[in-house]
Amino acid sequence: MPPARRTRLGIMGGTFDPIHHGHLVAASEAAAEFDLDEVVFVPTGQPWQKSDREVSPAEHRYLMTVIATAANPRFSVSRVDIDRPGQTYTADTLDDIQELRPDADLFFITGADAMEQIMTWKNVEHLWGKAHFVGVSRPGHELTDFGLSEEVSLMQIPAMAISSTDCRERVAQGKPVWYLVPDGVVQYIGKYGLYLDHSGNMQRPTVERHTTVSLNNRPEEADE
Ligand SMILES: Nc1ncnc2c1ncn2[C@@H]1O[C@H](COP(=O)(O)OP(=O)(O)OP(=O)(O)O)[C@@H](O)[C@H]1O
Ligand SMILES: O=C(O)c1ccc[n+]([C@@H]2O[C@H](COP(=O)([O-])O)[C@@H](O)[C@H]2O)c1
Repeated sequence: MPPARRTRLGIMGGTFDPIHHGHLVAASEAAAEFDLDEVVFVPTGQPWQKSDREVSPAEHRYLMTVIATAANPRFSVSRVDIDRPGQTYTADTLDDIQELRPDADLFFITGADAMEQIMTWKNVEHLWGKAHFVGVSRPGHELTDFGLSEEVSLMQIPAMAISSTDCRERVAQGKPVWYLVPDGVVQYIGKYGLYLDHSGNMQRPTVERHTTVSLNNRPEEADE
């Protein structure tokens, strides 16, 4: 019998405050280009390079990510970064996911702005052996692989001029975010009154730690 093909697992890391269609298109395009079986979205716990600003509570960001990805059988959401204490480093993300999924080859998907910063990430020299990095285009940012063509692939995707910062500012100003973020995320933002005061403070019912969706809920029946 020929050896079983290893799973090709995409990882879309992000703060997702809130998740928007730029994130979803990036994951979808990378999945198609690299023949990925699944893409796991991994909301950050404490994004240390965003420590100069207020970030919404992890449970809100996690639940919005679950809502946004729920309809796609190949997308799932992992809690590894939000459940790990301390600042979030991709080296730890990749170690945790590889431990959960030893059957998988990992592809870490990142937009051009994050790619521009990657040399400042913790233990960057050890990242290359843990996953293949896929840098996707993003309006307003130059796409570079720093000459690491073995470890990093670059790809053009449809230009989505959307950012979480802009979505938060639009909500704070009373402008719509319909069609910038998935419908369920618009409704979630409204339900909990997110972004109204720019602080991410919850102004409506609080949300408790939610554990029903995890990396272990694999989309094994996807596209049968
Ligand atoms: N419109 C987009 N096109 C391509 N990649 C994107 C886009 N928006 C975000 N990304 C990528 O998705 C990942 C997570 O991004 P993040 O959650 O920080 O969103 P953001 O829109 O950049 O947020 P913020 O405006 O709050 O900094 C990063 O790798 C980022 O480069
Ligand atoms: O490992 C690091 O030092 C590091 C520094 C900045 C960002 N990252 C990761 O890059 C992804 C996008 O981050 P962000 O801050 O743009 O939402 C997310 O998975 C982060 O954990 C990782």
